[in-house]
Amino acid sequence: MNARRDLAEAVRELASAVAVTDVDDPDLAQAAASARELTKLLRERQLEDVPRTPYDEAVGATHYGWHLDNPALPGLTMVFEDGRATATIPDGLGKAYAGPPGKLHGGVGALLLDVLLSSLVQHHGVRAVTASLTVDYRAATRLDVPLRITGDIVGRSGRKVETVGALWCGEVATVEARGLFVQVG
Ligand SMILES: CCCCCCCCCCCC(=O)SCCNC(=O)CCNC(=O)[C@H](O)C(C)(C)COP(=O)(O)OP(=O)(O)OC[C@H]1O[C@@H](n2cnc3c(N)ncnc32)[C@H](O)[C@@H]1OP(=O)(O)O
Repeated sequence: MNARRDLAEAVRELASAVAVTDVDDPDLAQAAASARELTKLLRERQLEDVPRTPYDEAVGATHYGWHLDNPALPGLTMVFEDGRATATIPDGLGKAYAGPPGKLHGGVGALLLDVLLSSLVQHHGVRAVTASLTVDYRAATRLDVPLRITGDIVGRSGRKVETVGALWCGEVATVEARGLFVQVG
């Protein structure tokens, strides 16, 4: 794992610990001061944008991992095979991503599906943005259990690409989505 990716994972671990910590105020204050020190260090040199996979490299790529470098996104690795996309989150998502107690926030499920489906469209060589994402929550998604996300392209017409996807908890599709992407540029 490279240094940037390792740092992103460490920050996710930190966020997950912060979300449910119950240490005393002096320890919270010390942690906040330490976090601000780190922020100061990292701001010494900043990029114009997140370092994403260049568009030309993403087209036809079998793996797609730049999201792992951004700690604001859940860490998921995408694999493209036979035109479809699959992503896994082997340890699942923890309490920092909770909506209802003990269950995944619905917006996070929608985020995961939008990330996967937009990347799938890019993998197929179409520069596109999400025009519409329709999400159906079929069952609550548990925390801290392995998750899988799948996506397929089901139609193309002019600039429009239609996709479907699902978030899987075991054999149960807990969230289903239809995404319409419109080609730009
Ligand atoms: C170089 C960069 C690379 C970028 C590549 C990398 C991108 C990564 C993207 C990650 C995913 C995101 O987060 S994307 C960010 C979130 N999305 C956005 O910010 C998009 C904001 N919306 C827009 O910019 C615009 O509304 C567009 C581009 C979606 C459409 O505008 P437009 O270009 O003027 O096209 P328009 O004529 O309106 O629509 C074209 C066709 O799509 C249909 N259509 C449009 N919107 C909808 C809709 N919501 N629901 C149903 N159908 C729709 C129209 O009816 C029409 O069908 P017909 O008459 O032809 O049949």
